[in-house]
Amino acid sequence: MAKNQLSKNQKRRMAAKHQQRLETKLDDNLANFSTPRDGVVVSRFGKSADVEDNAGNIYRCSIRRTLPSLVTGDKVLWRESLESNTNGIIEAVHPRHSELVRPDFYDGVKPVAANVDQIVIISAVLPELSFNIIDRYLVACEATKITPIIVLNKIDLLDEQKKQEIEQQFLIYSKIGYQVLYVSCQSQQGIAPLQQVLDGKISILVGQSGVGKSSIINLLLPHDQATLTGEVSEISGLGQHTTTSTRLYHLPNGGDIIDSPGIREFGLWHLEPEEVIAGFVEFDDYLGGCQFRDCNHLDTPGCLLQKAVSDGAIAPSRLANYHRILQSMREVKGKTNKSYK
Ligand SMILES: Nc1nc2c(ncn2[C@@H]2O[C@H](COP(=O)(O)OP(=O)(O)OP(=O)(O)O)[C@@H](O)[C@H]2O)c(=O)[nH]1
Ligand SMILES: [Zn+2]
Repeated sequence: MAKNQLSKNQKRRMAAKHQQRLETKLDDNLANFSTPRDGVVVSRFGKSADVEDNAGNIYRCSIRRTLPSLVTGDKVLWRESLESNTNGIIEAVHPRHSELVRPDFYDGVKPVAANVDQIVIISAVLPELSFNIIDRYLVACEATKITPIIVLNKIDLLDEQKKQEIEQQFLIYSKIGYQVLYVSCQSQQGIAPLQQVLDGKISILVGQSGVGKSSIINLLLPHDQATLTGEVSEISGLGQHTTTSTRLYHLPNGGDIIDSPGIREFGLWHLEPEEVIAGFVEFDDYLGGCQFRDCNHLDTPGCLLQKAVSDGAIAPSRLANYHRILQSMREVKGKTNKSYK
């Protein structure tokens, strides 16, 4: 065991030394690089990243050892190689205003995208409309403090009566302050208002498999970008496939979409119970007011949340989904039935 550990450390030291040698070489050769300028990481591939400059040119850049967690969306200072006009080196990263993470088996959480302004939660009646899943996404969004936008796709599949019924259900969300949009990739209904919401912002689309994320992205992006993606991932030669890498695309009217297959169905198991309840924004007014401090908001007497449900101030489905999410987290973590505030 100890022997193993030692050899692991040795390996790590050797790798670090190797990187240091490379960087020293780089420093010696800085004459071969331009002065630093601003850029955005549009994609990250292992030890290198694609950086876009202000003119829209893309450079494959190596990354300084001091910047290990660089991700798509990071704003960086980089130098262009004067020997090849498609390469460069990233020198520094600007502070992030937001960070999207996904649970990682080894590190707890791992950043996948930076500087995202809004998370677009896509749902659809086909394969299945689930408000529990929407609530799970909302909890994850609230934990990142990135604004969620709720989108119901495939409204072409609804007749007038069904549409009204569903709009009624979605009122729960507009009442508590979320923006809800109805769209169809098939009929293109609602696509223009969606575009307006995305204009000038950096957005990321999440949702279950089959709800239409790729269809929406394809509708929103100019055609040349979709083809460009294929080319870039092919020439990278790093075994990266477009469907597994996180990539930033430009919208025609300004703003970007980050497509991240790794985050499309992001999980919650890295969150604490306190973060789950904080993800139900309309509960906030009542928290701390229950008769018992350790109220489980389920069957404890004098519960303000349950009272709010019976008074019609909180939707019953939201309190039920809160409990379902906690329950599923307990199952995943194998936790015992401790009381959650
Ligand atoms: N009727 C109808 N079908 C749609 C609409 N949008 C997408 N679809 C269909 O739904 C299916 C799934 O769409 P995708 O865009 O691949 O869904 P996705 O969310 O990207 O799925 P994953 O890649 O598995 O995550 C495809 O057969 C689409 O043609 C829509 O507005 N109306
Ligand atoms: Zn309570």
